[in-house]
Amino acid sequence: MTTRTPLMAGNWKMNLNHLEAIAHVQKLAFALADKDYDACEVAVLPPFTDLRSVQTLVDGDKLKIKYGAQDISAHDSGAYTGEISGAMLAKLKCTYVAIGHSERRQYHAETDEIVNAKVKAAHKHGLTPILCVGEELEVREAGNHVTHTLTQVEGGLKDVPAEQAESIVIAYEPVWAIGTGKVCGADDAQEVCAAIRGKVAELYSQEVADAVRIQYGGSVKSGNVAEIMAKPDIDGALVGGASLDADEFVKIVRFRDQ
Ligand SMILES: O=C(CO)COP(=O)(O)O
Repeated sequence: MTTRTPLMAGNWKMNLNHLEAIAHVQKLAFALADKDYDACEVAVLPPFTDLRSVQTLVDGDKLKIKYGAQDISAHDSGAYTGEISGAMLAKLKCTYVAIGHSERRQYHAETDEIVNAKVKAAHKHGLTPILCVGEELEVREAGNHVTHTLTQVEGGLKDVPAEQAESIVIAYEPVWAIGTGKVCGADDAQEVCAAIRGKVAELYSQEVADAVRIQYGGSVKSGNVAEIMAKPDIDGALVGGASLDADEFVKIVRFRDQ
């Protein structure tokens, strides 16, 4: 079986300006600088306006922290006011891009078709998508959370070839657990993450399913991360609020030390 390196990623959402971003990444780098702390891959997803500053810092100090964007345009270039292309993100040496976050689905009407086009745009420019999926509260209460989430996985990966799918990261983020303090129980999160891996195996192969990293996101904190990470199909966390506090995010990254 493939060994999957956990990916701990901080989704800053619309927080921290470029000056705050520099201070924050410096703090993370300092706190994670002990010799080869590579039990986890660590990434930050700052707002677009911070990316150049983060790139300069990471490049200049040869930091191991990776970074990426919170969204990408489905288009390559042209008359799309306000959009940021994959080529632009690649030029800033982004590794990751979050796609289909529930806040984009909810506030920007992103459908599975749009999400799928963005996944393809990311691949085209050598970026690794973090494909975000997850159900709203009503869907969970109706017991349809697995079906709902798998439909989003299938939609997001439509016509994505196996060699691209195996490097993808899928983040299971139940909408009702985001920013609410209501963490999804570790067993409940594992149920959906295992089903996602099963779906990837069905769409591609067991080999691809074993390679794909699946994160959990939704009110992850230093106090609950170890329990979540102990689950066999959970390969990391996508952290919102708690990633804005550098000390807390470092504790999350060092979940094994707790
Ligand atoms: O949406 C999230 C990460 O993408 C999770 O946010 P919180 O960690 O603030 O619940």
